Amino acid sequence: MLRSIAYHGDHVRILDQQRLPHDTVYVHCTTTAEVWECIKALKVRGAPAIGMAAAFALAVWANRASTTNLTDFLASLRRERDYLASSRPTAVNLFWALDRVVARAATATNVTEARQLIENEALAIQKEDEDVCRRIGEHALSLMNDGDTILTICNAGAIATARYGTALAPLYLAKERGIHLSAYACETRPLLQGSRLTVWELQQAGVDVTLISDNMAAHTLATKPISAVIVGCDRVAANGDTANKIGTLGLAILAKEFGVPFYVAAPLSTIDLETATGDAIPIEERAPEEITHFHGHPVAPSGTNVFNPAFDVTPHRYISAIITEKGIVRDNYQEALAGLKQSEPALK
Ligand SMILES: CSC[C@H]1O[C@H](OP(=O)(O)O)[C@H](O)[C@@H]1O
Repeated sequence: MLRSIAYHGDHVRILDQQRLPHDTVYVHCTTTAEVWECIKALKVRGAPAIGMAAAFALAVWANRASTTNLTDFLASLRRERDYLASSRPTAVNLFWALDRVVARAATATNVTEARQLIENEALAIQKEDEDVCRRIGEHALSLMNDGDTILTICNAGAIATARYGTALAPLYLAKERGIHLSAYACETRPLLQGSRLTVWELQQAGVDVTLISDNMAAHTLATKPISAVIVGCDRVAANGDTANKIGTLGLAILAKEFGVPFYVAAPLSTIDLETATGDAIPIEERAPEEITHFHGHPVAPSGTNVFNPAFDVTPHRYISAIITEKGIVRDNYQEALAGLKQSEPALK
C-alpha cells in the first residue's frame, strides 16, 4: 500500500496523484506555497490527506522559521494557516487539521517548544488517521457478506488517507481475511479519480474491480448484483447531509430507487457540527478547462459556458448509514453524530 504523504522535517514528500496510475512521482515540498499548490492542483487530494499535508506544511514551516519571539512566531503561524486554508473550501479536514496544530502550538512557552508541539501534532493526526480508517473498515465490513459487490465513486482509498482509506477500507480488510468482495468503480468525471486511482489501488491490492463511466451507474444498478453503494465524504453537516464528489447525489437517488443501501464512510474529523445542514457547505467550483479540455485537448467549442462544481450534497434522507470509526449511525443523525463527536478524542 503506497503512502501518499511522508514528513521529513525539512520537507514533505507528496505522491503526485495527478500522475497516477502510470507514473509514481513524488513532489518534495519545502514551503507552504508548494504544499498549497499540491492541494489546489489535486496532487494530494482526499479529505484526510489534504488535512495531513497542510499540518505537515506547518511543521516544515515551523522548522524553517528563524524568529525566536513566540508572539511573532504564533502570528506568522496563523498567517500560514490561513493561507493553506485557502487552497480548497469543501473538505473540512483541512481546517480541522490546521486548527488542531495551531491550537497545540498556542500552548507553548517558547518557540523551540512550539516547533516540537507542531511536529508532534501533525504526526499524531497522521497516526490517528490510519487507526480511524482501519476501524471504519471493520465497521463497514460488518455490513457486507462474502461474495458482495459494491459500487463506489471517486477515490476514498489508501492514498486519500494515511492508510486503508475510508470507503475502500472494507475491501482491503476483506482481502486480508480471504473474504471475497468485488467493486464497480465510477470513472468520476472530470478528473477521473475513479479510473486513475480507485481502479489502480484495488488492482494493486488484488481486489476484483470493474470500471464504468459515470453515466453507466443506473444501468449497472439495474442489471448487476450490487449489494451496496459506499462512498467517502468531504464534509458531513450536523444533520447528516453529506458533501462528496460530484455525482454522489445521483448515485444516492439511484440506490434508493433500486433498493440498495447507500453508505457514507466518514471519519469523525469529516463531521462538521458547526455546519447545520448541507445547504451551508461551501461547494468548490473548479476551472472550466477541467471539462472543456481532455489531456490538454479541447473537447468543447471555445468560449463554452461551464459549470464545474467539484462536489454535490446528498441529503441525509438518502443515506442508509454513516460509518464512523466509533460505530455505525443509521438514523437520527443530528443527535447521534453530536454524541459521537462529543466523545472525541478517543484514539490517543
Ligand atoms: C477519503 S475522502 C475522499 C474524498 O475526496 C474526494 O475529493 P477530491 O478528489 O476532490 O479531493 C472525494 O470527494 C472523496 O470521497
